[in-house]
Amino acid sequence: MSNAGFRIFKKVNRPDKDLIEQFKGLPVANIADEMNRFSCVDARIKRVNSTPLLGPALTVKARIGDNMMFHKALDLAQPGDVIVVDVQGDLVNSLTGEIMMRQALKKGLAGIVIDGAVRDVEALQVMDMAIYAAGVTPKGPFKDGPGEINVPVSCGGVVVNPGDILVGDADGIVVIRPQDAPVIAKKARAKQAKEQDTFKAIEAGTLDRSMYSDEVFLKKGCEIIDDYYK
Ligand SMILES: O=C([O-])CC(=O)C(=O)O
Ligand SMILES: [Mg+2]
Repeated sequence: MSNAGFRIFKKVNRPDKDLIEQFKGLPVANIADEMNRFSCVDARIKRVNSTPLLGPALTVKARIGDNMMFHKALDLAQPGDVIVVDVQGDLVNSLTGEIMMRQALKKGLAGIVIDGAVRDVEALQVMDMAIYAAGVTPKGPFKDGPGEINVPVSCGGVVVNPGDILVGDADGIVVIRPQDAPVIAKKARAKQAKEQDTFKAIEAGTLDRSMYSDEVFLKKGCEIIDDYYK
């Protein structure tokens, strides 16, 4: 363990499948709200296709422009894993493309998240495996290393530890520590149900808007003027 920057930890402490499944179908926004609006990968990282993302992280810290460690991670990954690649947001070289992603799909991985670029994007767009990236460029990667596998990484401004649960939809991705997951899943499920009630109240015209009454604004010191802006 003395070669920081060029080392591979082969083992990942993956959470139980039952725990991961508790997040299935939950909107990422509802989950993030129940994490006090933290822990979301930033908006630079967008989905390449519409396959939902759900699974435990296998992490890669890649050298900029180099995907040797990412290739090794493909071999270490197990079905259902999400490979998270930290390449510090670099968009000069793509770190993956159709050949690698076909291998990931064949292995039954749940998805790939790259804080960096991809290529062969038309093939990735129709793949039945979640892929998220910060950009697209045809300029390919080198394969020399160094880098690390299964250490904490940074992805879209969020720390991702090996084994953390990633949930992604059209809005983006949220990262959950497994020890926090049971409570968050329960709260997010309740939040989702509450939003359904809100939608019904909107349709019925019965939604309570009293928290936006003039009185509330006046109490905050807001000036309310019954005239045109001149
Ligand atoms: O050359 C690479 O390693 C990336 C790539 O385009 C592919 O996997 O198809
Ligand atoms: Mg390619």
